[in-house]
Amino acid sequence: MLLGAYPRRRYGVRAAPPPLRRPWPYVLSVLVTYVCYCALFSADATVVVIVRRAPPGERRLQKKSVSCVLPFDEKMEEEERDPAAAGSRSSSSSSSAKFGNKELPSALIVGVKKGGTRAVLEFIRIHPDVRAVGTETHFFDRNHERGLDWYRSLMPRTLEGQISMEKTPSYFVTAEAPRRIAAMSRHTRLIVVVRDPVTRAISDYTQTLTKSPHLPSFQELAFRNQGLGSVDASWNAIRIGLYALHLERWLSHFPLQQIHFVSGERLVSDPAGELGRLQDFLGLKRIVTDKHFYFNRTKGFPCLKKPESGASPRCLGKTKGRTHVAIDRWAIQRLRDFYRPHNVRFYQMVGQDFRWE
Ligand SMILES: Nc1ncnc2c1ncn2[C@@H]1O[C@H](COP(=O)(O)OS(=O)(=O)O)[C@@H](OP(=O)(O)O)[C@H]1O
Repeated sequence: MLLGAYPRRRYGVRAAPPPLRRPWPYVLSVLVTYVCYCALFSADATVVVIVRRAPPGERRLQKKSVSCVLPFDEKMEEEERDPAAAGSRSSSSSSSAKFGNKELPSALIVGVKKGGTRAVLEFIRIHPDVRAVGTETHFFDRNHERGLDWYRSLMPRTLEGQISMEKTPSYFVTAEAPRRIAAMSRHTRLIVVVRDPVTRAISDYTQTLTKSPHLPSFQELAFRNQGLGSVDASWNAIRIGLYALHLERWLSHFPLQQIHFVSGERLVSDPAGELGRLQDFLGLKRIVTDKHFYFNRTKGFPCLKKPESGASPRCLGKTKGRTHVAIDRWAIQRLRDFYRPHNVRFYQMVGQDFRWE
């Protein structure tokens, strides 16, 4: 008998349903449906299925963990620079998502380092039509010789209409990356998260300092002649901020309309606005909106609200939004003067003023 098709009493009054003797098959089927939903549509959830097997008189709880990829934790940030871990993570996601195919990414977050690339990836991947690799694959810089099949194997499975993405911020400054990406597909949509190059350089230095505490001072590295001379644009932390210079290379392989620029500053002050524009660029329905964000005062950054699944609210880990090392005012002013003409050139190239002053 079908559930709910219980007999009617005389006078057409519906009788109360008989108590289910064995409710567990139904409970299980609901849970299995939920797990499948998670595997298909959410790369972000870990579902704990609690199955009660109930031989008479015995109550036993069985815990099964179905991982659909954990994105926002510290572990993931450690893995950011570990392509081997990238493989293991995405395969764990694909083993739970048995549906769809692994496709080469149709959109890439190519930069810039310390611009806010992790926030963009984590925010856009809550869109049901976006599936993302949580880790930095470094395919178009360090791992290119592994071939496109290897790269494809890292991708999550996607269904018709879904897009797959990855982010590796070093692509933006890698000379070969534009040509290699265009060779994969010249239709690839490119996303560049840009941030005031002076703040970006200090953020970059702050990160390096946490790994190498005996590093020379920022001033010593940023200026020649032991911190007294001209700006040293050969230092990576400075060079990355020469956005116009790097963009030129991309523009010889991709039209400007295929490159979307996210403002790292607005990403913090108005994440929903930036995500709205990004969804438009990707041809997605605007599903990620201000409903998804709240400003976490302790963190000092926007975080994702508690999802309906009941998981906790999610902020990026502690390596994102660090307190920067203090830099002398004169050094900052000299860097501002140095970057000004490069910034103006960049604004002209992209047709947007990011107001870095
Ligand atoms: N919502 C939210 N939460 C936390 N942090 C946020 C957020 N939005 C943007 N940012 C800024 O992102 C900066 C780190 O940039 P990336 O993720 O591109 O860094 S990395 O290149 O992947 O290491 C990070 O830089 P620092 O503040 O210097 O740590 C943040 O300023």
